Amino acid sequence: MSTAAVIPAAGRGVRLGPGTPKALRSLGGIPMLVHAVRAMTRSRAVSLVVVVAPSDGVAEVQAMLDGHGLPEGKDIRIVAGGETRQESVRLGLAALPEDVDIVLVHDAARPLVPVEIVDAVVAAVRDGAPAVVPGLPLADTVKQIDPGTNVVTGTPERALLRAVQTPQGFRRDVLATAHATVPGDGEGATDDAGMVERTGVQVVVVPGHEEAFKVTRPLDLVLAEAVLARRRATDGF
Ligand SMILES: Nc1ccn([C@@H]2O[C@H](COP(=O)(O)OP(=O)(O)OP(=O)(O)O)[C@@H](O)[C@H]2O)c(=O)n1
Ligand SMILES: C[C@](O)(CO)[C@H](O)COP(=O)(O)O
Repeated sequence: MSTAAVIPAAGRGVRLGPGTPKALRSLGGIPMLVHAVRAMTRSRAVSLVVVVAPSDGVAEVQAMLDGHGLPEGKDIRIVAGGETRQESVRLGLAALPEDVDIVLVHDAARPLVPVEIVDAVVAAVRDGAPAVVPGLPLADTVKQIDPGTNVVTGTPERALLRAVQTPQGFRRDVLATAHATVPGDGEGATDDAGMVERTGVQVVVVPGHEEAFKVTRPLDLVLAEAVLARRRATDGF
């Protein structure tokens, strides 16, 4: 079985504030995308990484990855991304060679995911699950609202909720079918598993990790710098 990781990295990072596209911003002196690629290549299961770069930034991303000494023996390819995350993932999937049968989709914006999570997702797909997401229980209570009035319309039972992360892992045919058949750029799905759910395929959750958080807003960068500094002090990377 051959496993590839697709890393959508073509977003602007609007919520992080003005500046360089988010994936190219520095974390501990190294671009966030380089951390994300390394996180995937640390897994022995992953033989190919497809990076989906901003459409006007393919050459820049190529130069950046070339300049950061990525591991030998891993195939790393770059393709141009699209206007939405789902379009970027679709473009990444289109670049996969035929022999790939398990696909991970991992946000460049989750640079610090530990390799144990990557391996656990791959293992669950290899063991027969068609679609797997890492997830964590929530600390906050979540309210459903009427967006027009902000009136609360419900309180889902927190114990039944999970905040899901990436990498999300799929049998390749399952993910390809979802991207080929779910209309309207995913019908509002905010993750790949959400698209797969719309095709009627079962998605299972495995334990996620607090350090796999998504760098979305400025405070997330502060936390990411702190986690990285602690790792460098204790683990040497
Ligand atoms: N057209 C897009 C939009 C998003 N992404 C990627 O999808 C991942 C998750 O998206 P998010 O964290 O929302 O990143 P941005 O879209 O860059 O952030 P924002 O919504 O704040 O602009 C990121 O790695 C981002 O680069 C992508 O490849 N192509
Ligand atoms: C895929 C994801 O990271 C799962 O939590 C999330 O849905 C991405 O959302 P974003 O708005 O594109 O950051």
